[in-house]
Amino acid sequence: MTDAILHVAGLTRRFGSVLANDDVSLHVRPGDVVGLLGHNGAGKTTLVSQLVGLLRPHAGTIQIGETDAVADPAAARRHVALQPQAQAPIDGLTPRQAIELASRIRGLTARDSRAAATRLADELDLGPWLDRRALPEGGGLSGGIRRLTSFAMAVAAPMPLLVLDEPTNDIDAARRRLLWDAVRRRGDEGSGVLVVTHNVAEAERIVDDLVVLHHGRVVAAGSPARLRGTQDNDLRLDLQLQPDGQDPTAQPQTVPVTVRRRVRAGRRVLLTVPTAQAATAVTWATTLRDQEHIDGFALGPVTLEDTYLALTTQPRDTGSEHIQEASHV
Ligand SMILES: Nc1ncnc2c1ncn2[C@@H]1O[C@H](COP(=O)(O)OP(=O)(O)OP(=O)(O)O)[C@@H](O)[C@H]1O
Repeated sequence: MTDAILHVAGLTRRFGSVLANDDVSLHVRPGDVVGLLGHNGAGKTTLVSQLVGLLRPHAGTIQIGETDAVADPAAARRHVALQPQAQAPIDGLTPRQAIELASRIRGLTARDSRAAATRLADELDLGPWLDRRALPEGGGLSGGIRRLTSFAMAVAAPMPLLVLDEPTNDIDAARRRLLWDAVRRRGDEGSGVLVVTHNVAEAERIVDDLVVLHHGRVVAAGSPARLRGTQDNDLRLDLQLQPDGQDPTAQPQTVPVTVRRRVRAGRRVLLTVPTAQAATAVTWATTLRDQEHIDGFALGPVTLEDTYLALTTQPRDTGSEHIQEASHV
C-alpha cells in the first residue's frame, strides 16, 4: 500500500494477559476519512498510542508516509496531528490562545496563527467562548467547548495525517454536526484522517471507510455501504421493549415476517426484514404495541448501526444477543 499516508500491518500489543491489539492491519490514504469503531476496551486508544509513539508494539509495523514510526517515532510525529481522548490541558488559556499556541508549535507565523484561530472559531461556532478563560477543575469552559478547542488545536495547521480519538464526546448535537463537517473537510483538503468514535450513525455520514475492532481484532473493514452488507431492499424494524417486558421475538415461530438478522441490545430488538413484508411487519408491530407487549416501534432503512451491533454484540454479553441467520416462520 505505497500510496497510503498510514499503513499498519500485523500490529500486536499486550498488557499482561490482555491482547489489546491482535494482528491489526489498516491503512489510510491521503484524502480519506477512516472511522475506527469498537466497544469500550476494544483496543482503539492502544492503537492510537502506538501510532504516535506513546506505546511500543510487541509485533507489527507502522509506516507514516515514508517513515517507519516504530523505529523513528519522533520523525513520524512530524507528519501527524493528534487529538487525544483526554481533554487538552488548557487551564489558564482562552480557546483563542490555545489554538494560536498549537499553530505556532506547528510552525505557523503569528499572523497565520491568529487567522487560523478566527477561521476555526467560525467553522465550529466557538465565537462566544473564544476569549473566555479555562479555569482549573473544569471551570470557565464546558467539556464540549474544551473538546472543540482540542479539535481546533489538532487541525490548526494542515498535516498529512490527522488522528482524532473520540472528538465528539461531550459536544451538543448542533456543534457535533459542525465538527463532523470539519473532519470531512480536512479529508477533502488532502489529509488522511483516522477518527476513533462510538458514534456509528454520525460517522457513517462522512467517512470513506470503517474499521471495526472487537476484542483487539479487526472484525470488519470497508466502506459503509459494503459493511452494511444487506440487500438494498431490506428494512430495519426497531422494537422498543417494555421495562421488564417479554421479548416478543424470542420465539421465532411467532414472528410473522422473514428475519434476515436479529440483534438484541438492551431494551431494543433490531430486525432486518424484506421491504416486501413491510405491511405485515407494521401490522404485527402495531398489534404488539396496542396490546402493550412493546412500548413502540420504528420501521426504516437498514443502517450501519445494525451491522455494527451484529458484529460487536455477543450472546455472552449481558442482555444482548444476535442471530445472523435468516429465520422464517
Ligand atoms: N496501560 C494499560 N495497562 C493495562 N491494560 C491496559 C492499558 N491500556 C489499555 N489496557 C487494556 O487494553 C484493552 C484495550 O484498551 P483501550 O483503551 O485501547 O480500548 P478502547 O477501545 O480505546 O476503549 P474505550 O472506548 O473505552 O476508550 C482493555 O482491556 C484495557 O483494559
